[in-house]
Amino acid sequence: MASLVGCTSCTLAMPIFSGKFFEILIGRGTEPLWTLLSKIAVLYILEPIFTVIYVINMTTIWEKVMTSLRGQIFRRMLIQKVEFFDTFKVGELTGLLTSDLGSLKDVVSENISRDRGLRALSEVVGTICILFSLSTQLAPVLGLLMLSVSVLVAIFKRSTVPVFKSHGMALASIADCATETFGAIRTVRSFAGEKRQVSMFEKLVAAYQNSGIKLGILKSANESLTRVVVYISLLALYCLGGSKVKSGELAVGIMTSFIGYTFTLTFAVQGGVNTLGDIRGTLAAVERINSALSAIDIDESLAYGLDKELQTKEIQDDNIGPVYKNGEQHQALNRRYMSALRSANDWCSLAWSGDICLEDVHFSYPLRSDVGVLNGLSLTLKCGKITALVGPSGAGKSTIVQLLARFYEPTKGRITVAGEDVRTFDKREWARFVSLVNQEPVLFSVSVGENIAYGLPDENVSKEDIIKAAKAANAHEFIISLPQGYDTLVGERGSLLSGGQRQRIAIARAILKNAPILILDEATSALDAVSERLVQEALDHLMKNRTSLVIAHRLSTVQNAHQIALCSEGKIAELGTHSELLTGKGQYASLVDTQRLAFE
Ligand SMILES: Nc1ncnc2c1ncn2[C@@H]1O[C@H](COP(=O)(O)OP(=O)(O)OP(=O)(O)O)[C@@H](O)[C@H]1O
Repeated sequence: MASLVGCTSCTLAMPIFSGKFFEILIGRGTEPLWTLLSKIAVLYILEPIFTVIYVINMTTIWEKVMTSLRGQIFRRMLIQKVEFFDTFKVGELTGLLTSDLGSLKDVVSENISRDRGLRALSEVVGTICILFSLSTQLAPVLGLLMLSVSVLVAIFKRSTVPVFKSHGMALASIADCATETFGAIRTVRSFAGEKRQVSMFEKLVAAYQNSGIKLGILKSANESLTRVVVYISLLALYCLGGSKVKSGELAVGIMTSFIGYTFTLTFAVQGGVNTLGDIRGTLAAVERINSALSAIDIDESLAYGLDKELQTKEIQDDNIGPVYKNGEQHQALNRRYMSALRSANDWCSLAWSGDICLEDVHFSYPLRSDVGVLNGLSLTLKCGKITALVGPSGAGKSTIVQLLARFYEPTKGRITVAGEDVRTFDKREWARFVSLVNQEPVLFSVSVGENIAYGLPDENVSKEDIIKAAKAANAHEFIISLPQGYDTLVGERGSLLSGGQRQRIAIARAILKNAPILILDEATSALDAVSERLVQEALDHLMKNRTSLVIAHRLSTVQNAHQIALCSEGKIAELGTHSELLTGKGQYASLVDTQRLAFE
């Protein structure tokens, strides 16, 4: 603040000295030339010094605020309910965290940290005061100038917000298209979809270009109009001031200072107008971030678990202003949730010893709430045993997995562990006790070893434990044959490995996690015979003594399960062992027949 006052007052003092200097030069001044020269020299030294101090301080503060804000928004996105991620595209969310927050950072660092906006504002106020004290006759001319500029700013403000908004959206769409194209490059290649992607990208880039041009036109029109107003006011000033000097009503020095201040005011107003334009753009970005974050509710149990783990202090709403307007609500939810929770230790012993029961579960996806996917489904997963879930496509098998993993909660009915409703447990704790291995396991673009270590929340997993898990998953042999062994990078989503290798790493990760509940969703269906055998061996090892739910389309892979549940139209239609269900001659038996025929 001191440095802002310092550099503004130095700038404001400059025209006074220049005016006096001018008076001395033409022989009407009273101050000796050398004192005036030394004062001006001091000002020229002080001003840059103050500016440097100010910019360094403000930049540091703002960088810290931005780091915290970015982290808070990322965390806030992470704790949204799953449907949030069904609603928004990945590119859109990435755009919010990168380009939108980037524009917020730029505008503030340009206008506040680098002192353009704040200084313009303080100079406008300071200059106007000085102008009125110098000459009450000439100041009204400048009043006219200010009025015109204010009207222009108001018009500009209204006309640019939608353009700024669509410009930001267009940029987010470009990011989205690129993420989607490169993320699914194999699919694009396999459908020879390059041309389609290129034309889609070009359309988006053209839309971005159009909105950019529109924005540029609006900005430049505004700047030119402001200049016209400024020049007209200056002309009026020269005419009026000149006549007053001529008639002896005004000293030349005062007139010179007045002109000097008018220029200062002109630049300050121009800077202020630009700042306002930038701020409009930023507000559009903030609006986009806000509308994304307020679109879906946060997942309160997850939020509570994450907060507890990160040991963060309660979220300070003041820190992040309009972007995080639901902070208070979040805290209230957290408190409410906390009071209903059980301790993690209780839960751990229950999960290892009790059955998991789905009791009269009804469910509709939030984005399609009118379609009932599960309609009063009841099923018991016996502790330490394998339950296979089979049934026609669309019957609701994967939905059951999503409910067991607590990505969603049942709309009616409940899921219990040893009789306890799972909703009374912190979701982060629950996640530790459920291992999920599906058809396309996602690996992160780090090393093989780090991917396996992801199974444990602890950041310092020992190399021995990783190797032990890899051996149990039949993965050790192929890992050590990789160029850098466990340190080999797997590429984005594991693209540098084969499907079977990815699957075995995912199994090693699950083995390391050692969760009491295991869910395998079509875990071997995408593999060839050799990989399948290796993966199946690893899975058999993993399933031992765990409460396991196996979803499979190929019924031959689940006939040894302790029980088989046939899911149809959102309910369990048949339940029993393979031979019991065959004897029953129901839907399961006909499914088996159909598959047998297909192989004959
Ligand atoms: N995120 C979602 N939002 C809305 N509806 C969904 C969502 N995911 C699945 N559905 C719908 O829920 C129904 C059940 O889907 P689910 O994936 O559970 O079936 P499934 O038995 O696993 O099928 P498959 O064997 O083909 O994988 C389907 O009609 C599907 O369209």
